[in-house]
Amino acid sequence: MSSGVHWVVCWPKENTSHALLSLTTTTTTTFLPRNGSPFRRSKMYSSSSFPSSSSSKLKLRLSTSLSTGALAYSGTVATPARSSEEKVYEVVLKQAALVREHRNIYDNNNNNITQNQNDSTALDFNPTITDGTTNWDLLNDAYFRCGEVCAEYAKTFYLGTLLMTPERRKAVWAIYVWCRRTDELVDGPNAPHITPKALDRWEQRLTDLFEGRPFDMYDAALSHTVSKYPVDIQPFRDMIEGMRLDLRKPRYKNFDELYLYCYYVAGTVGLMSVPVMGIAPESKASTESVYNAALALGIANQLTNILRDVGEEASPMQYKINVPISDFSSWAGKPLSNAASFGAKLDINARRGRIYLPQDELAQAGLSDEDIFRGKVTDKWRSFMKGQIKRARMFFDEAEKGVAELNSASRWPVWASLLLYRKILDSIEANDYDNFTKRAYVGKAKKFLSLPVAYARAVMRPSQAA
Ligand SMILES: CC(C)=CCC/C(C)=C/CC/C(C)=C/CC/C(C)=C/COP(=O)(O)OP(=O)(O)O
Repeated sequence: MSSGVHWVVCWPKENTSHALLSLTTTTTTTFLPRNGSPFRRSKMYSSSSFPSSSSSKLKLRLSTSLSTGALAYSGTVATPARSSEEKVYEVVLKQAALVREHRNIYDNNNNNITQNQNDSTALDFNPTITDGTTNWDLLNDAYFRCGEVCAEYAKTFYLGTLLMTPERRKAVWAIYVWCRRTDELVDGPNAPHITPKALDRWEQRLTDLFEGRPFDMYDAALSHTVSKYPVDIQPFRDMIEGMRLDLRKPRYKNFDELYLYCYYVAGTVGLMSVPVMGIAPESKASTESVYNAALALGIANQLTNILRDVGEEASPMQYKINVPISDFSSWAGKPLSNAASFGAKLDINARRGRIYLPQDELAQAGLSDEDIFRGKVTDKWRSFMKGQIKRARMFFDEAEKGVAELNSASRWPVWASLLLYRKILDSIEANDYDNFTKRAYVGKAKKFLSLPVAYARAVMRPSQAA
């Protein structure tokens, strides 16, 4: 990693005398519980069907064993001491509590918070200039660059962000860029050189930016975002943990292990996004149920990704990446001059040989790693894939329940991306489950057609029942 000078930025959380940017919010610090109760029960998960205990029906349902149709954690199967779902659910509760506190501030101190019915998340943000110069330009430039990267790497996603309010859009870009850079560490051209130590350094940088000491302009944008929205560091740390896992773990014994991996690399994105996307002020759903839906969307997307890329991940093959050829530091350490720098395409010989599918389920289906390396679509494979697709769809179903609870301006892009990603599963089916030699994708026409469908769903109001 390159050595360099940190951007010295002072956010409300941090106070340094040599601040380049000094910003304050008008937030008060009183945290009052809503209705004196730690959780509001949602319509989606009533207290009887969604106990706070980690062995909820929701979890049991999502853990449905594919081969037998029986629940994975039924009485006849030994229950692991603490399943991945339980561990992840603790994070969900923690994140939900943070946002709930934030909503309470909004509710209880609305004299000090932006009076914007469409925005129950963002705090009013009035910069106090302490060094005699405005630093908005620098910050705006940082956000603008994040937007460029986003547009370059994830065009559809970028278009979706244009439907959001300008403030939220910028925050989403900043989060996206950090996730992308993190992913590049283990998936980019420098992946062979990335050691656990490098990931430790990346995590230190993360801590620094959360404490108002960003290293470069992309970090500065995120540093600003996390000072403005109730975004917690934990999902970011967990994503880095996912990269550590990717470095050392080529196989997943069972779905429990895979679930944890999916949480690390994608469920975390859902948790990072909710505070920025915002929960509709009129929503009566519990904050944790919205977080659960966001987590489910990340998991669903990742499972879909895994199913789409089975052949690609398993075989050592040529694949295209969109990163600069220069060393890691030029991407993860320093700002690049323009978005074109990210567009350089190169083919490299990937070291892959990865199989993310649960080994026990493969064995139950009479399949082995060799079958995957051989890449032949057999009836056994089709039947195995049907089960995997079914599970991914269950996570999409779970996610769908939460979208209506999001802030109105965020619903359309989330619906659009959900519907589009979900269609990849249809495409795998249309390819007769050949995900060894064919890449499932959603064509432009279908993409275009899903936009009005997404819009129609987005205008649905959040749940009103208490
Ligand atoms: C549902 C509710 C309440 C909120 C939405 C919360 C959000 C935005 C969740 C989305 C989480 C997400 C986008 C996770 C990333 C998942 C993923 C597998 C992305 C794939 O990234 P690439 O590898 O770039 O994909 P492609 O290869 O398809 O381009």
